Amino acid sequence: MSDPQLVRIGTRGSALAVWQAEWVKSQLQAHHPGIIVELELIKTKGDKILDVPLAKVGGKGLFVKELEEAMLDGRVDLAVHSMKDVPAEFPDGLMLGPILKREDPRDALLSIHYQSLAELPQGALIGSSSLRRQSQIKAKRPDLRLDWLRGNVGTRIQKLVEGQFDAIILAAAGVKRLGLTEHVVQYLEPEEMLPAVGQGAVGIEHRVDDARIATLLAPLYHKETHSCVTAERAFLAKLEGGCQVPIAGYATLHEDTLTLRGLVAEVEGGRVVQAQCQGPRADAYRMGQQLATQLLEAGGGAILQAVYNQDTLS
Ligand SMILES: NCc1[nH]cc(CCC(=O)O)c1CC(=O)O
Repeated sequence: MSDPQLVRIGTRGSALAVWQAEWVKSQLQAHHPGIIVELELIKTKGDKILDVPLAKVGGKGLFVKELEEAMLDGRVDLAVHSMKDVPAEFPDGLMLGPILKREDPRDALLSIHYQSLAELPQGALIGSSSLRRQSQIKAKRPDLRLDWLRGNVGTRIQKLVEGQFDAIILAAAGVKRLGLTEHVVQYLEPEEMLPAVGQGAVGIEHRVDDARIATLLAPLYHKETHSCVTAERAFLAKLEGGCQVPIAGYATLHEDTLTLRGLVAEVEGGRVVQAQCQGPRADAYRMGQQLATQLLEAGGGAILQAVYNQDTLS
């Protein structure tokens, strides 16, 4: 029926999504000379709704649903995602395959006139697309003003260049992959701005019953990234948060010891609850769940409840 040499990748059409899909394509071809890999561009709801803050659009997986339908229909064989945008659960028939080597997980500050967060004057206007970034900034610098910044990476940088913001915050990974680091003035260390769960990592989703694809993908798997992102995602799943709630989670690995840091932030009040744990890498999943329980009990639960209540009102 289908050509055993052909692999069809479903991807969103944004420059970053296409870069990531091309990256997967080139790795597949390097590991399996002779196969043919095609990219199929698919528009998602998240790509269509560009004028509303994402937190208000709601719904987990805004960027993945149409890609998942294409896989289930057999139009494409796999989808390449930013792990940050991938919900905890997969629909029946689909699964998470390999997670590839992580790019820089940090957030980056971009500005034309200022060199760092500390240098920004009182009242400066910061553009950001996530509650996670906004709340961490507010906790540190309550004097700064924040506004929503949507669109793909290039559009967001354009808004900075046009003078709509004094500074913007973007994931370092996207900016680096696209070679758009010109206006980056500071990479925010995790101590200062804890990254989103999965930030900087690319993962591949495919059909559960597709052994051919699973075999082709196997060499792309990056063990260290996989362990770290597993812990982060277990943490997020237990908190039942999508990427649009003020939750951050970031794991690192030294030898076989995994360190997981997590944070839940208040959107307005500037309160931040954070915790960390350390353990053997084999316990990644359990550590994520434990850290979530710990944070919920330490006040994170009340913060999240307030965020969800507000969501249903607006
Ligand atoms: N939610 C959008 C999104 N999804 C992944 C990235 C960047 C790349 C990554 O984090 O892996 C971005 C843009 C951004 O946050 O600046």
